[in-house]
Amino acid sequence: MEHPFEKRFPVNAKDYKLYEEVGEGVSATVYRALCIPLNEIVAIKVLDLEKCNNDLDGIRREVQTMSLIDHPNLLRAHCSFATGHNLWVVMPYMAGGSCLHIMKSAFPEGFEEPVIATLLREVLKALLYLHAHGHIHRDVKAGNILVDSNGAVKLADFGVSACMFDTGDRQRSRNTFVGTPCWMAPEVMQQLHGYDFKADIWSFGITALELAHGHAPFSKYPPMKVLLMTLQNAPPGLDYERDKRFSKSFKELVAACLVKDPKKRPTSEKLLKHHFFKHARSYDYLARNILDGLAPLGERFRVLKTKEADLLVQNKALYEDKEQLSQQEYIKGISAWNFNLEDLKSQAALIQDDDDAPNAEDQDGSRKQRDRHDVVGLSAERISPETPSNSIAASSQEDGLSDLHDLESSLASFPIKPLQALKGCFDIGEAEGTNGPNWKGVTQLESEQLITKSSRAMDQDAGRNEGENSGQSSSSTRQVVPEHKKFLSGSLIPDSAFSPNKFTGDGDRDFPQPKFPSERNYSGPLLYRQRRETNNPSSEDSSEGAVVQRGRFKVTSADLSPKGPTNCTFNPATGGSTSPTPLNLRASAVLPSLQCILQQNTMQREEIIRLIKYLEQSSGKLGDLSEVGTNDLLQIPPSSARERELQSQVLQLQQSIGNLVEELQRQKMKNMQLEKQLNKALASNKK
Ligand SMILES: Nc1ncnc2c1ncn2[C@@H]1O[C@H](COP(=O)(O)OP(=O)(O)OP(=O)(O)O)[C@@H](O)[C@H]1O
Repeated sequence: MEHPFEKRFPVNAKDYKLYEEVGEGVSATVYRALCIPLNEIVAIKVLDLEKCNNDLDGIRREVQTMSLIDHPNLLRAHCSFATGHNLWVVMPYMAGGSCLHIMKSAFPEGFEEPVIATLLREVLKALLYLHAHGHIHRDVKAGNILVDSNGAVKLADFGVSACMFDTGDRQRSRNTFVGTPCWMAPEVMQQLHGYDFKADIWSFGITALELAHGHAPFSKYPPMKVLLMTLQNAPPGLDYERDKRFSKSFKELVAACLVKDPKKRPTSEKLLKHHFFKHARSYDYLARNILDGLAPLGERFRVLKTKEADLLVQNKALYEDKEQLSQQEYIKGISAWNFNLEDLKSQAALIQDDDDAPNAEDQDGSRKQRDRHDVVGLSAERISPETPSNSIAASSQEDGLSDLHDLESSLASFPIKPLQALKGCFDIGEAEGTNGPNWKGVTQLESEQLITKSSRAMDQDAGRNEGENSGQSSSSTRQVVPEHKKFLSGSLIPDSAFSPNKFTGDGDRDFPQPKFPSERNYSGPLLYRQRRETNNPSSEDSSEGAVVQRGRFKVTSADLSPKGPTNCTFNPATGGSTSPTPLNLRASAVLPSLQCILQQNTMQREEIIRLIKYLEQSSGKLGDLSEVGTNDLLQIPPSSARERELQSQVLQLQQSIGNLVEELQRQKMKNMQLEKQLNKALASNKK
């Protein structure tokens, strides 16, 4: 085991000689380098602090965690220091590079099972250590599994790791939606009850699939769609035809990790005892099987970069869109999504017109929906075994959405309008000068058309073929385009860029091809819609008496508690209202849409916070507002100066409690390390 204080790495840039680039992430570039005084090859991760000004907290956390950990399967920083506007993190050089890079270079279809077992066992040991010490890694993926030239495996990148001893609230507010959607556990996406170390077990399961296939499930889709698919579909797994080559124990391991209910997922300790790991071999085996014959890391990285640049040029020619898309980012090996709302909206525009054939995971998911009952969103009893799975999934989803429509008309007094909010999922306001959408004025027909359109956005399981799409239902959808276009986040991509060719096959790396041309870019400022809604209370508002705007949701003044309004007769048991209108609705049909609303709301909230921060920065001062925490600006404005003062005190107290908890954790780790050192010293004294 390495010892933290064996060598003293200098903390001065002039003591290092940077060689070639060996990796690139969202926030950093990684170089091979020489530590001159120690004559040792190291890796240096260079972070541009100016570019990361939003996430200094995250960087601080990463460096802190990296320097405190002490486990052979975790990449520990030798030291770190600031130089100019960069932060340099000096770490052991892992000459094999990441598993993602190895797969991209030599194993595009994934690794063999003994290799996977060996890699995963080492990752699991790292997770066991982290979890036992109160850390959630939160970014477990092949790109963060590094291999040394001798086959040693280390889990890297603590950029998003969090301390489990933080209170749930701090974790949520500070780190909303960090991580990568493909690997992200459903509970992390939902953000309903927080999450714990079991989120890593989900990511671990997804990583297992990534190592088995060469890419993560749903990796061809943009983030918004990945979110929806993860929440709505049955968990991905290894029970598809192409996975015949894998053992039953591997399939069981993956299935155990990819259970939607985190409580039902095993701990890392339990997983480590899984019989699948009987297939694991030695480091040496890894080195021989996955590293032999590979070019040096720098060279591989350069080749990959050139390929990616070519691909980017090709895609640019196709799409002419700099914002595009998750897949390009994935190809570039960059995958830490920041869930920028505008990105998501432009991607949602693409999803709407996505007619792609179902891929393996989709079909798989549909099939499993019959088998499993833990599917979030679609109830298993809806699905008849006789019907082909694709159409089942499609009709289920559409039923769900029309049920949603029923729900809205039935819940006249329900303050959160699911249908309206769902429309809002694809609404980003409009450019200056255009007539704004008026929800009051949306006719029944338009609503249905919108829903039809939205359902297409969400029917990733449907995989309806070209013929079906060109039929009746498709033409009705087409009619809708000019009507509802103004509510949509129109694609930024020019019409001419869309290939009429339908993309086919299992090529998960293909982009969904939008089918309908988009005439203009409707990406408008989010604020516009927010302002409009606030200034022009809709008819529902007046019918509900005093209504307070809370973010996008309206809450009656009768009860402003987070639990919900008391004058709303929403019945959670039936998922509907106890209003006189009978409600034909299963909660499971509405759940996906409500989850979508919830996500959108959260993301919009994030966007508003960002905008407020930006405004605060650009104006330099915001008088009274600056006293109040940014988060609070989204709540009901405090009625008095005293109230504001108290709120600000509460925030300060929360902040210092958080800092104390962090400090305590740091001290705990230090104590443990000192204890270890002491024990070692005692042991060597005895000898
Ligand atoms: N110690 C190392 N030795 C060799 N290669 C490394 C090392 N650290 C990182 N890399 C390579 O650099 C890539 C990017 O590094 P890293 O993941 O730390 O950056 P990042 O900005 O945090 O990335 P992301 O957030 O996208 O995961 C890795 O995927 C890996 O291929």
